[in-house]
Amino acid sequence: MGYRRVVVKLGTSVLTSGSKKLDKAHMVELARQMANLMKSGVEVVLCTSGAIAAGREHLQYPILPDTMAHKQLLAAVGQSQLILAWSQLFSLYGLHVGQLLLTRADLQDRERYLNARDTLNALLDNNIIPIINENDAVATNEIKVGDNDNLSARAALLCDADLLILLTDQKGLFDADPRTNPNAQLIKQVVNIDDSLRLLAGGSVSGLGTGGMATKLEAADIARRAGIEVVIASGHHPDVINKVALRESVGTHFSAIDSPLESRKQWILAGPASQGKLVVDDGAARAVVESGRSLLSKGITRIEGEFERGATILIVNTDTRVLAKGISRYCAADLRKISGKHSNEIEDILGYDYGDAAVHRNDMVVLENKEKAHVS
Ligand SMILES: Nc1ncnc2c1ncn2[C@@H]1O[C@H](COP(=O)(O)OP(=O)(O)O)[C@@H](O)[C@H]1O
Ligand SMILES: N[C@@H](CCC(=O)OP(=O)(O)O)C(=O)O
Repeated sequence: MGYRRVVVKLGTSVLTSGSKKLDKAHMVELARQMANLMKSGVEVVLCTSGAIAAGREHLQYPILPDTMAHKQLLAAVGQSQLILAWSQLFSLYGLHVGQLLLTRADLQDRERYLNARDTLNALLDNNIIPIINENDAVATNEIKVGDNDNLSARAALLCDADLLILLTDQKGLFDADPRTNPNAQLIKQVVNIDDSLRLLAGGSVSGLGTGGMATKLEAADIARRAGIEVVIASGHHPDVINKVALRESVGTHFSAIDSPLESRKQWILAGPASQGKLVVDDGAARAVVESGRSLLSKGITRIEGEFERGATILIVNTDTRVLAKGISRYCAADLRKISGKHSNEIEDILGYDYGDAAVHRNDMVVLENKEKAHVS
């Protein structure tokens, strides 16, 4: 069956073709491919990087202090150039574009998340290509998603896409960074993402991109848990977008998991940043990961961070391995009072009781995989 809605993420490495300026000749080719896909009835959302590179180019490579404010200056100048370029290029194919600049805060709050979703749907319903980037000009480190791989995965969840294509300067995910290891082999198919796979994915060394393969794997993991297939491929492979959409074997394909998360759990996974950690003992770890149970106060051994009731937290085991992400029913201060205690003692200790679970299984996404990795 064909794909219905596709998010295409273009890294700086693709948009500049490894140079210091936007490669407009290549951008027009990518716009052609996306327009072609739209014409064939597949809806396309573009997540574009390149604002900072475009800002540098437009200001003719100024020597600026390496501060947040100056990066934001470059992004502010560059984003307008970038969207202007995309708008002109898509207009060659008779298509309009609409710009969405997002920060983590827009995804964190469920209402704002749903508003952004409505805008995306409205644009697509009207045959307008949504173009997404992080709102770098106003986002500080604390409120940033931080890289467009993760942002594109969140966009894919937001618009209920069925395919996420991450285009970069390599043919896909290799078993080592091909820049430093000439014998590195392309991994064509991934059915599970685990620590052994994460070890293969390095950062960005080109000085152009943010995050390298490590953030692409994070993005792939988020998307596939929501039932979205992911392909990492080269943005310079001929007709790559259409080939991937036609399920031709290009790059690295990540299967979606069979039983995707329901919408609220997708939001827990992709929206809010975690504000603290609950360290749990082995019994609780098994209950959460293997049996899909709620986390009870009894199994919590330590609470890290200060947070309110309703905050998003990570559940980690004693080796600090992340097991799950969820919403805490109690604030950090009260959790410290009831950790290690039986549920039936909670009311006596706190004088109130929000139920047995510190994190209810309905408010939790288990991240630790039970299956073994399988790559081929
Ligand atoms: N296992 C790997 N396979 C392929 N590329 C890798 C791997 N580990 C690290 N990389 C690096 O990831 C880079 C691509 O990511 P990045 O520089 O962030 O580009 P983009 O701008 O496309 O996001 C490659 O140029 C490569 O050096
Ligand atoms: N938002 C930034 C890009 C951040 C980013 O993740 O870059 P990349 O790794 O090239 O996809 C920009 O527009 O310059």
